[in-house]
Amino acid sequence: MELSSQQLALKERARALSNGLPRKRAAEIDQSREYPWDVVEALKAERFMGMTIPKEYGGQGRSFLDTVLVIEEMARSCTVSARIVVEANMGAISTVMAYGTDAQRKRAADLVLAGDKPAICITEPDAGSDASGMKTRADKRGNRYVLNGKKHWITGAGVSRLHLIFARVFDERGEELGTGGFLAVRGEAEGLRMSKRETTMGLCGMPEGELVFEDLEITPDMVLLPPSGFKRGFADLINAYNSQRVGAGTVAMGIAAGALEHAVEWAKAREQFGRPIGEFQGLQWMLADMQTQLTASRLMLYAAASSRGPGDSSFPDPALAAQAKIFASEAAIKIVNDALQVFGARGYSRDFPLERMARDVRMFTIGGGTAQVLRTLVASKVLGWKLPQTRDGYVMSKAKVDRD
Ligand SMILES: CC(C)(COP(=O)(O)OP(=O)(O)OC[C@H]1O[C@@H](n2cnc3c(N)ncnc32)[C@H](O)[C@@H]1OP(=O)(O)O)[C@@H](O)C(=O)NCCC(=O)NCCSC(=O)CCS(=O)O
Ligand SMILES: Cc1cc2nc3c(=O)[nH]c(=O)nc-3n(C[C@H](O)[C@H](O)[C@H](O)COP(=O)(O)OP(=O)(O)OC[C@H]3O[C@@H](n4cnc5c(N)ncnc54)[C@H](O)[C@@H]3O)c2cc1C
Repeated sequence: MELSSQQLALKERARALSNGLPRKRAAEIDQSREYPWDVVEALKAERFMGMTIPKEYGGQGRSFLDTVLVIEEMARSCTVSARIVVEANMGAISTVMAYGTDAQRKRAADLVLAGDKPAICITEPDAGSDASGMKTRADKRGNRYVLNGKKHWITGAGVSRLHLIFARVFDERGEELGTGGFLAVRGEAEGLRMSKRETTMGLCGMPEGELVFEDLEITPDMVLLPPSGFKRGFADLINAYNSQRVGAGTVAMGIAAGALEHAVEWAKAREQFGRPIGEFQGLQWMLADMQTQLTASRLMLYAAASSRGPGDSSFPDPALAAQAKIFASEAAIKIVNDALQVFGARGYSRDFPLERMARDVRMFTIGGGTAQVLRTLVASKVLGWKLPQTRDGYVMSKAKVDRD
């Protein structure tokens, strides 16, 4: 895919930043497990926070493809920095820009442009892949909603200010209306509490946490009404989430691009048997496979970022987003692992970046919809069938037989 001269310039600017502070700080961020506020300032200064926000709200009205170009460059050096760019341009903020009222857009834009990376709160302890089985409820009381429930593995818990919370909606008689999005700002909303920081394998400077909602009151101005109403609210909200799936796939691809660069450099510099190890065909073919997988991932992600779903969707096509994320996340795990192999024992050392990259890249077949669940979405499209996963399987059927 041809990039315009403006896009090439944007990529160049992102690369220059990525090679500076994020590259210098990546290992420290990993070791300290502290959110990198200095990197946020640098991203803000380059206007990479809130790029997709329309101009009338102070943003640049940039496309998801533009965002992907910046994410890839950041991820080459520092995965946490790249994930900040994802969430400051896709996910929750793009949902508010598409579905929010004028006042909600202004509020969200002001927060992100000031350096906030919003949090998207979908997953619960008993509702991961089965996200529509969530239990968090929003009960209508007069003109307000009262939220009670728990989410976990929320990226940015404790540092994000703006939260987009998915919850089941009930009217005053306790009748279920569907699913809604509810906005809450940490520091202003009483009843929003972080109860635990998750212990994580990688991406250590980005807190993942458990959030508890205890009678969290949402005023009418903070209710994000999905365009088709609460009844089809889940479908609208998860449709908006397709943007972040492309973003997550791009972080994985960017890590792989960075790892391959390190591997190529090392293959030329390291000598064994009196010559650079890059002269051995065993490694040459590995490098060729790594590059091939990387190119395919990049093309799929660019295509998904440029696509639009059915109807007047302003979000990437669900099946293209899913395919790109499946392919890029699985390829990236392999590419990074092979890059680590090229480094020999040094690849396994904490003094070199490959070990950190191998831990960081692992999440992307899990977060944002697992590679298995996304395959079901793709299969549904291929077959032209709905493929409901909530049905009596072997375990439940057997329990029924045993009971009867
Ligand atoms: C969607 C699922 C939760 C499965 O749900 P169900 O089996 O209960 O329902 P479905 O019938 O499949 O879907 C309901 C409804 O939504 C529409 N839908 C589903 N997926 C999409 C999509 N991607 N884009 C657009 N529309 C979608 C579907 O067509 C149905 O509509 P109709 O009723 O037919 O009109 C499950 O498949 C799923 O996606 N699970 C993963 C949950 C997930 O991705 N969580 C992410 C949490 S945030 C995160 O992890 C951040 C990490 S990051 O890296 O930043
Ligand atoms: C680093 C990280 C960041 C995250 N950030 C966020 C965030 O910001 N906000 C948020 O809401 N969530 C977030 N998540 C949660 C993430 O979305 C969930 O972990 C993911 O959706 C899977 O849910 P689960 O972990 O409960 O796994 P489960 O759903 O319990 O799945 C366990 C295993 O079963 C498989 N499986 C489940 N159902 C099926 C099926 N129908 N067919 C085939 N296989 C199936 C899965 O693929 C997986 O291998 C994050 C997760 C991680 C790791």
